[in-house]
Amino acid sequence: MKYYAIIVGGGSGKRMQNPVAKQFLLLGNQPVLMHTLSAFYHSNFKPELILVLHPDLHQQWDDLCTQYNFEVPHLLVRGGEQRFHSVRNGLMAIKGDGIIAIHDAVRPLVSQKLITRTYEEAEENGNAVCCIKPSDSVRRLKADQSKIINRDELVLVQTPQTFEISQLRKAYQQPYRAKFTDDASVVEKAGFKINLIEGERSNLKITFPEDLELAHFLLR
Ligand SMILES: Nc1ccn([C@@H]2O[C@H](COP(=O)(O)OP(=O)(O)OP(=O)(O)O)[C@@H](O)[C@H]2O)c(=O)n1
Ligand SMILES: C[C@](O)(CO)[C@H](O)COP(=O)(O)O
Repeated sequence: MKYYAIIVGGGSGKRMQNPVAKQFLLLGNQPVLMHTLSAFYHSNFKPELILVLHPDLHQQWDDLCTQYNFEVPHLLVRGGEQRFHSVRNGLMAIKGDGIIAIHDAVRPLVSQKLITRTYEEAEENGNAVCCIKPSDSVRRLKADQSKIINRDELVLVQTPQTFEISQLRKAYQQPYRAKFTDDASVVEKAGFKINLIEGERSNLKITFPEDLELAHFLLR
């Protein structure tokens, strides 16, 4: 079996409000994205790595790789308008069959254990999507009111989201919809059942400035 990982870093990181792309910000001794790529590179499954970045960032990435002597092999692909288009561009770079993990560039703290489990589960069940239970109470907003929701019926979805390539190829032939905020939503719409597995609270997505501070703390 052949294994792949598409690391999506094609976003612009508006919520981070930093002139430096958030995937390039320093976390410990190297940029966030180098932690993410290294995590997959060191996995037992030895996936082939495809990195998706906005074309405006390709030169800066090459420069960073030189500056940090970063030698993890990867294929660099152009990002698209939405995350959906970035994943689709990454997918188009893969020709054969196998299992693909799709992972946000800005989730650098993903553990080896979780990466292993998503590949194993996807190989057994067709796909594996990580999630955690909410620990806060949750309310639905409607006009000027809000109503409590039963949080036992909710999960918070993370990446990696890992699939047999055939599922992903079929799913990503669909036209883009605004509600396709992750890969599970695209694959589900194509008619496949989503297999949830337990994610990790430390597998945070660096979205706001506070997330990077927390990641620094968790890295120690
Ligand atoms: N056109 C896009 C948009 C997002 N992503 C990637 O999808 C992941 C999750 O997205 P998010 O955290 O929202 O990143 P941004 O879109 O960069 O952030 P923001 O929404 O704050 O602009 C990130 O690794 C991001 O780079 C991508 O590959 N291509
Ligand atoms: C893919 C994702 O990280 C799963 O939680 C999430 O949907 C990305 O959302 P964003 O709005 O692009 O950050």
